[in-house]
Amino acid sequence: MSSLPETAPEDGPVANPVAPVESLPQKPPSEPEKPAPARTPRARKTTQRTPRAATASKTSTTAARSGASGTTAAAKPRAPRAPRAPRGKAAPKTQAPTPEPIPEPKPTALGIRQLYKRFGGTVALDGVSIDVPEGSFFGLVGPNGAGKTTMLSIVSGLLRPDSGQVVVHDVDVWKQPEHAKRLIGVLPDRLRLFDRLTGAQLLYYSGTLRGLDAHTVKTRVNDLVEAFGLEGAVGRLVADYSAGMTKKIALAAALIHSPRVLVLDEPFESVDPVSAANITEILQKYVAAGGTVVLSSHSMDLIQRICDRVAILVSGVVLDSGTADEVRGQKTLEERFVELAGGRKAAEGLEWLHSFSE
Ligand SMILES: Nc1ncnc2c1ncn2[C@@H]1O[C@H](COP(=O)(O)OP(=O)(O)OP(=O)(O)O)[C@@H](O)[C@H]1O
Repeated sequence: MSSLPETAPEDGPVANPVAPVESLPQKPPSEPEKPAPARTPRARKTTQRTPRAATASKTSTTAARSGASGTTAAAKPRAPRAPRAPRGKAAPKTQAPTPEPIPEPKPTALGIRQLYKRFGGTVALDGVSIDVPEGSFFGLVGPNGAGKTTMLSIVSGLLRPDSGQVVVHDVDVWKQPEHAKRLIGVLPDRLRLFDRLTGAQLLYYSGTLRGLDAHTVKTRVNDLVEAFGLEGAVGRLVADYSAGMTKKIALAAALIHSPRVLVLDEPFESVDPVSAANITEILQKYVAAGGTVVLSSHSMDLIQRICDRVAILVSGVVLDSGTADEVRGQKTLEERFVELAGGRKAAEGLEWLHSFSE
């Protein structure tokens, strides 16, 4: 049994290595100014002329120092000098702070542009646009009926939109469906599995359907069965699996061709906590290796814990999206969700429920 890796602590503010500059003591204006001590005049520079502005400033500085030639400089008494620091060990040189390297923007793994979908009189998606960068762990949340399954079904090529575009790593899902489907692994919400197959047969079928050779499929089936803890179940018909086991075999089938993007509709629904932790770890490693996960869930805690980007979908419209921290601000994701989803309703009008029938 493996457990979730601990979340890395957030970076604290970077300490400024530059020491504060102390202000120099100012001479009171009433104090008479002392003439500057005589200094040996510097040798006149005979090198080529610098442009005018630079020459002017250099000349006045040189003249002021030497007290020679320049009339203005010669007429004016020297400005008082700041007292020198006592000689001795030189103060350690402070280094200018190294600017933080600006990370290159990651390419878009999944681009959803202006998706519209209606079912009869019901508008399920009303112009949804989302960009998911490569290597993201992206969480889609929304109340029941918000359009999450509709959106994920369109993204994975299972449902045709009325209008709009879905691009997976520059491949249009609806113009190049075969190519797009090689790039995507899908866990649909309403599982449509060939449940008259055993778990092992289902995985083998999924792998060969995706073009893997028999040897690769067999190796991967063994790995997935072990990773999902399905050793005792792979010989049985999928139709006889529990809800959680069905979820796990379907997720394993979605992974078998090592897709670049995983689209998972409620992957943790019905899954026990230990299996959920195992699945989370598998997905986190997949993302760390450069894969992209897009999942929907009603568990705000889980989304807040594992997703680095989030979108809140309400009534077919994206009300907020961005990094998880941007979306939730100072609140928890659940508080932000409740705020955007219209708040909670007081449990009124069900008094009859407390009367209990005989
Ligand atoms: N095949 C369909 N025929 C008719 N209406 C549909 C169909 N599929 C979805 N809808 C409607 O579209 C809207 C969005 O449904 P969808 O299943 O996408 O919501 P959801 O956010 O996934 O909800 P949940 O969280 O309850 O799973 C709902 O009003 C739903 O009734």
